[in-house]
Amino acid sequence: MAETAVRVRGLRKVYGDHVAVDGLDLDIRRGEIFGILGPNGAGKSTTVEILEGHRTRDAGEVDVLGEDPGKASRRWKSRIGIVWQNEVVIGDTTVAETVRHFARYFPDPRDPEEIIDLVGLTEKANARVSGLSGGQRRRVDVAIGVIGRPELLFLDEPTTGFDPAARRQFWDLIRSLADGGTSIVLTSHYLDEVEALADRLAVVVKGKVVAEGDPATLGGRASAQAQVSWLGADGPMTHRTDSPTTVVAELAAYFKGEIPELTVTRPSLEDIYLGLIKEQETAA
Ligand SMILES: Nc1ncnc2c1ncn2[C@@H]1O[C@H](COP(=O)(O)OP(=O)(O)OP(=O)(O)O)[C@@H](O)[C@H]1O
Repeated sequence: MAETAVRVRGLRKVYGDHVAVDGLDLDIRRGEIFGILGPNGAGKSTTVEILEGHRTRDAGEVDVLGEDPGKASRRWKSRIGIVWQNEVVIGDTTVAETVRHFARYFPDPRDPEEIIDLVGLTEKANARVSGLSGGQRRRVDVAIGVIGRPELLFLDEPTTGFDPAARRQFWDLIRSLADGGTSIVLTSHYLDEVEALADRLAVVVKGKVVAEGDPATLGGRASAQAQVSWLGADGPMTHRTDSPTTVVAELAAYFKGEIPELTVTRPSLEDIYLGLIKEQETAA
């Protein structure tokens, strides 16, 4: 089996005179969770829809699970799972009926009851979808996305409307799918979600990848200066340093023990991300 789930080179998509995707390259490995971040209008959905085979491209090479999504076979489509940004589930059927219905589209579906349990809807299995809360409906979408045992799953803003506990539960579900070998492409505006889930991520700005890497080291994050803060005699103090351990040791000696209100932080993924976006805007 090839190591690569998705390979994109020089992807381009133009709407009228607006270049939405402008020479984008992407490599997503099998079995990894790959995050795509970017501001509104950056071209993320357009790119993902091209990868899913739902949108044509104007130029570039695209290989998804060994096929060109623009010419993909029915068999290929059954190997892909999609959780859409806007929920697709409507109508007056129950959760169980809905999931069973979608299972019929696939050659080797998972057990609908097992999937309903996996997304935490067992108690609602016989409830009508129309009567579910927003977060519960989203879980039905996820159930539909994974019922066909996809090798590659696209998740577009999957936890919008979830309460914090449901989000954590959903993250566990995504991790368990990835552990089982499913490759996952996650588009989200929640940086904590991408940080918690993604093995690697790409930041897309104006139709191009401007940074790529793992969440812990993206944009020099791991080697960025740490910020040591504490409460000094004259009020809150902050010191930026390459050697926080030394600073903390010196402070501990000075205070002869506990350092009041001590924190040591590195830039968050959000700090790095916002810095990248600003850099691109300034460069424009
Ligand atoms: N069908 C369309 N016709 C014309 N322009 C479009 C169409 N779809 C998207 N666009 C434009 O292409 C650009 C990229 O849109 P896209 O939806 O891919 O961005 P996005 O990064 O997914 O944004 P968001 O985070 O808001 O979902 C935007 O400027 C958008 O207005």
